[in-house]
Amino acid sequence: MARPIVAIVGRPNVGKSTVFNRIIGDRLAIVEDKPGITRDRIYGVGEWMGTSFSVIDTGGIEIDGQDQMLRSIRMQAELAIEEADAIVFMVDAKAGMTGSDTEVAQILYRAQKPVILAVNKVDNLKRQDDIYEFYSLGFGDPIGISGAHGIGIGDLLEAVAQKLPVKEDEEYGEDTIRVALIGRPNVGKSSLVNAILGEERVIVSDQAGTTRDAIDTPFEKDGQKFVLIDTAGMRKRGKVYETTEKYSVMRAMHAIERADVVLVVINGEEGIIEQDKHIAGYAHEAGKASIFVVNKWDIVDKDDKTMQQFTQKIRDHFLFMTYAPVVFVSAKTKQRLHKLLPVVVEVSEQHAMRVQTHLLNDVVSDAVAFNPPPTDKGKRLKINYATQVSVKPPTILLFVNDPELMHFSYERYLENRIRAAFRFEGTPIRLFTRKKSDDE
Ligand SMILES: Nc1nc2c(ncn2[C@@H]2O[C@H](COP(=O)(O)OP(=O)(O)OP(=O)(O)O)[C@@H](O)[C@H]2O)c(=O)[nH]1
Ligand SMILES: Nc1nc2c(ncn2[C@@H]2O[C@H](COP(=O)(O)OP(=O)(O)OP(=O)(O)O)[C@@H](O)[C@H]2O)c(=O)[nH]1
Repeated sequence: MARPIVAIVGRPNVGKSTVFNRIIGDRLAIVEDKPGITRDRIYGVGEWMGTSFSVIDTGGIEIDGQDQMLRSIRMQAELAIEEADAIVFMVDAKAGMTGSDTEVAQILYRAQKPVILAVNKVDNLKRQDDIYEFYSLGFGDPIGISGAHGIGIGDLLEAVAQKLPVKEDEEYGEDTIRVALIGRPNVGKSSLVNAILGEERVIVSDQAGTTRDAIDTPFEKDGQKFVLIDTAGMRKRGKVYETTEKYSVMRAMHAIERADVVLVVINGEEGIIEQDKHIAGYAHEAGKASIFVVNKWDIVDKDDKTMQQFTQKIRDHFLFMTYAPVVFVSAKTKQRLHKLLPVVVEVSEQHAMRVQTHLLNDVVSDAVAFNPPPTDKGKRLKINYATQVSVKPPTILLFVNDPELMHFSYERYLENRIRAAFRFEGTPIRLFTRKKSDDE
């Protein structure tokens, strides 16, 4: 199911990053345990009473030139309107209402999306009165919060969760594989789309699917239905903010949420940079199947080891995604391109794969027998039972004596053993532990 996207918008210095960090707070700690995902986050997952959503702090998108600040704010607001499902509009109780706030409000009036007005820096009760002047912005009851002190964050999340639209069901059936191409500007995403659609035996459907303003491209090859998600977004060009990282990530988030399989496109000529990691990290966290597609392979100087070396480089950079296969292609010459769709089909099957409970339990017991969990303060983890509770991504629940005793490294070990037995190629696996109650 597609996770809704919430954007935080507001002029500089109102405390967007502070509040963003609060919202994704404890989740951050879990993710940061994993090597390879950087500290400098631009999105995170927030949760309120079982509703989870992706949050992006639009702050820091900056452009040069005259009226730089104003233009940057405008751009952030427009980006949020285009890409988010709900918008948190943040203002500053200490500074009071400013012209820039009104400016942002003007843009947000046009949004056909819920806007939640958060008044930050309400650090104490005395400040509570300062929120009233913001009623005049016309977004209903302002919510007083303090990012610095962690006050009112629950109220804010509740308001967000309440106003989030229920995501409509996708219009494609289970027999259609939904594919998103993501990657930095200029890696060749549009060229790849055209190259895939131009391949032999590919039949492009006349009727493009439409979900909101996204244009998808459905097609069939050898009897298998596919749809390339949000290919229209790639054609929107020429805007100043195209090149900023937050913009590309935010565009990608949407497509990723709707996809089954994500093609993480990398420029074979330039290699891997930090930005590639942010985008791939999002696909991983969203629980999607992924494939690294190294494009522009035609212009890479290569010998018989180049492919292996590049694969190793990908493994080193994306430590958290060792499951994702690597495919080398050229959109320009169509070299090796025919190898891509079969891999898409393969990982999509693995993403949806369900393993039988008794087989899973055999694998887990063998893993435990071979390498028993370490003891922690005299107590040892005991795994009673394992079962796969869902697919896309495969999610496995382990009933244990005490979930606190499950450590990251042991979880990794179990994951590796499960993969060795069942493969789950191209897909993340989620392992959850639950305390086995006495009557179970
Ligand atoms: N008193 C008070 N200060 C806060 C609060 N939240 C943030 N601040 C301070 O406000 C300043 C700006 O905070 P940031 O989170 O960087 O603001 P921002 O909106 O992300 O700024 P940009 O990245 O420039 O858009 C920092 O000095 C914070 O310490 C709060 O709740 N109360
Ligand atoms: N040599 C070579 N050039 C390529 C290949 N694929 C794309 N290009 C070139 O790379 C440039 C960028 O390609 P696009 O397909 O526009 O890249 P994009 O990722 O869609 O770019 P944005 O829309 O900016 O995100 C163009 O000049 C393409 O002709 C390839 O396989 N080999």
